[in-house]
Amino acid sequence: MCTAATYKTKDFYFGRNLDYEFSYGDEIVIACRNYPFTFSNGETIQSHHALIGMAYVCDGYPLYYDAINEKGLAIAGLNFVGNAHYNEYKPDKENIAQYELIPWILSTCENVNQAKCKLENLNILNKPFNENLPLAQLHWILADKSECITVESMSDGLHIYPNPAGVLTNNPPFPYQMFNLNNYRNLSPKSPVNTFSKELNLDLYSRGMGALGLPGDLSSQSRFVKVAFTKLNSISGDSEYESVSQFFHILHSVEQQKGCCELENQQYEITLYSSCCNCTKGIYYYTTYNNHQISAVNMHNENLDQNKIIRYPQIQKEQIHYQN
Ligand SMILES: C[C@H](CCC(=O)NCCS(=O)(=O)O)[C@H]1CC[C@H]2[C@@H]3[C@H](O)C[C@@H]4C[C@H](O)CC[C@]4(C)[C@H]3C[C@H](O)[C@]12C
Repeated sequence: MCTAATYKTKDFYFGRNLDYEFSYGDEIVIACRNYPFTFSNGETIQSHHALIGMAYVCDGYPLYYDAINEKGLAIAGLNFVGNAHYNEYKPDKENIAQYELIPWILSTCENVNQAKCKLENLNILNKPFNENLPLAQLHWILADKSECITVESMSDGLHIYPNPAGVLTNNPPFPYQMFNLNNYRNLSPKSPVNTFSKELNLDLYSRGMGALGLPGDLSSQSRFVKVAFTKLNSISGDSEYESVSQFFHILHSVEQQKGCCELENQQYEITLYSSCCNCTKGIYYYTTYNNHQISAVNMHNENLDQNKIIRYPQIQKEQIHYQN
């Protein structure tokens, strides 16, 4: 399971929880402006916007999971197993492999509006990166400071939905996730009044009763509701510390603890990392399952006018600040 969200204070923030049972060896990777990207449609982009994101670098190529570019556009891919459908080559379309989608959009688009134009003619190919890697079945959330969309390639075609909640998890398809929010329209951060019956003097015996009924389990539909409620009611000051801190609180409200989501062979899905990108400033903040201290890579602290990728291994060990 995975969860992604957008957030706005003075700057625009975007990030995700990556929930899975193992890591491919995820690293924070900057693709500098002159790192050449070649695509399945035959295009090579020699010079482009710089990118920063989490990726598995395979044969020197950054396979991005989520990333932002220097213009403030952000994308994350989340599992969409059983619903994602990719296609054979279509001569009248822009044929792009699933693993190329993030660089294909971020290298040239400045905002969601430009991305939507580019997506109009897209055909996502059912082409794996190599024979050792599975074809990831994903859907995507794309966002800038003023707009957010969800992209789902299914057997009935490519869908591009406005995403007014600014969140995404996994199955079911996005329209069902949004419809399901109707069932929770009575939830509130405020204390509820007694509308049950005038004849009973029901007590407000606890704080937080306005959100009674908010799901707390780890299923993707429940996480969608929980993270949407948390994000949309979150309050934060404008400073960088307050914004980043609040953003991680939002994501950590739906994190997965080892032992609570059992898979086969005694494996457990956990939140391998949580990310928070300041899309305005090009900074990638993250925490990992075993390291709660926030680490950060600022793309603008590098010379971006190079033709290479720059890699930062995740800092995985818990950093404890002993006070005595
Ligand atoms: C597993 C990740 C998604 C996490 C997620 O949504 N979990 C939910 C599980 S479930 O629905 O609830 O079962 C996805 C997100 C991005 C994916 C990676 C990226 O797409 C890049 C390449 C793509 C290759 O096809 C496969 C390896 C890979 C390196 C992918 C491995 C894996 O599928 C990743 C890491």
